[in-house]
Amino acid sequence: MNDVLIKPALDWQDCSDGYEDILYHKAEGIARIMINRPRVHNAFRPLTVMEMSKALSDARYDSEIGVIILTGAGGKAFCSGGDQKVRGDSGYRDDQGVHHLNVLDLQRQIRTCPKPVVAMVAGYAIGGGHVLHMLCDLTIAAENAVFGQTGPKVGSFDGGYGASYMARLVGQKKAREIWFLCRQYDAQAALDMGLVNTVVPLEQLELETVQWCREMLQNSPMALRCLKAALNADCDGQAGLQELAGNATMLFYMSEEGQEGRNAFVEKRAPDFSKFGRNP
Ligand SMILES: CC(C)(COP(=O)(O)OP(=O)(O)OC[C@H]1O[C@@H](n2cnc3c(N)ncnc32)[C@H](O)[C@@H]1OP(=O)(O)O)[C@@H](O)C(=O)NCCC(=O)NCCSC(=O)c1cc(O)c2ccccc2c1O
Repeated sequence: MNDVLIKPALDWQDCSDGYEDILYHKAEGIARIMINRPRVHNAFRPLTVMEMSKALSDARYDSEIGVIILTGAGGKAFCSGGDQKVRGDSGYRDDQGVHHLNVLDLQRQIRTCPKPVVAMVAGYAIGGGHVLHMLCDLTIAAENAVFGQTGPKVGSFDGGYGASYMARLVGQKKAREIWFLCRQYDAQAALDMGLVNTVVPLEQLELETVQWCREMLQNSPMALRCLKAALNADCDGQAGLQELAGNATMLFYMSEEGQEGRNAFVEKRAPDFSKFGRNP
C-alpha cells in the first residue's frame, strides 16, 4: 500500500529555495507546505516549525493564494510530532541549544490565518502532528492514514488546543480515550468520529485535496474569512472575538460610512453621517 505513489494534481512552482526542512510550492491559487523529513516520519524540530511558520506567513500575504495545504513528504507520514531526538529538558533544542515549544505559535498561526488551511494526510498523524492536522480547517485523509496521540507514553501532553479542540471535534469521552490510552486509529475510524472530512485512496490524495481547494477558491474569500473567524470565535474566547471583530472593522473601513469618518478628520471638517441609514 505504501509503495503507491500520490498522483500530482498540479504543475507546482517550486518556492523551496532557502528552506531546509520543508518543501514549499504554489500553483493556481494554492500554496502547499510539505514537511520534508521522511526519515523520521516528518517529525518537527524547531527549524521545521520556523520554516513552516515563514512559509505560512508568505502564503497568507500572497494575494494570489486563496487556500493553503499542509502535508508531509513521502506518503508514509503527515507528521509524527516533536522530534524526540532533539528534545531537551525544557523543550526541543535548536542548533544554538535554545529550547522551544514553538509549535504552539504555529498552531495559533494556522488558526488565525484568514485563508482556509487544509491538512493532506497520508500515513501517520501522531502526537504534535495529530494536533497540527486537527487545527487545520479541513483534513483530507488517505486510506493509509493513522491518527493518535502519544504524549502520556513519551512524557508529554498538549493541554491547549490538543485537548480542548479535540474534545470539540470528537466529544469529551472520545477525547479522553484518545489521550489516556494513546491508541492508533485508522482513517475510517477517524472519519467516523469527525476527525477528518473524507478518506480517499492514497494515489488520489492530492487530486482530491486540490479539488476541495478549487471548490473553495470559487467562493467568496471574504465570506470564507469571516466564517473561519466566526467558527474560531465559538471556541477561542476573547482572542476569537478579537479575530472575528477585526473582520467587522475591516469591512466597516471598506464602507462609505467608515470612510466618511476618516475623510472628515483628514479634511478638518465635521463628519456627515446623515445619509447613512439606521438599519432595523
Ligand atoms: C509514528 C510511529 C508510530 C511509527 O512507527 P513505525 O514503527 O512505523 O516507525 P519507526 O518508529 O521505526 O520510525 C521510523 C523512524 O522515524 C523515527 N521517528 C519517528 N517518530 C519520531 C519522532 N517523533 N521523533 C524522532 N524520531 C522519530 C524513528 O525513531 C525511526 O528512526 P530510527 O533511526 O530510530 O530507526 C512511531 O515512530 C512513533 O510513535 N513515533 C513517535 C511519536 C511521538 O511520540 N511523537 C512526539 C509526541 S509529543 C509532541 O509531538 C509534542 C510536541 C510539541 O512541540 C509540544 C508542544 C507543547 C505541548 C505538547 C507538545 C507535544 O506533545
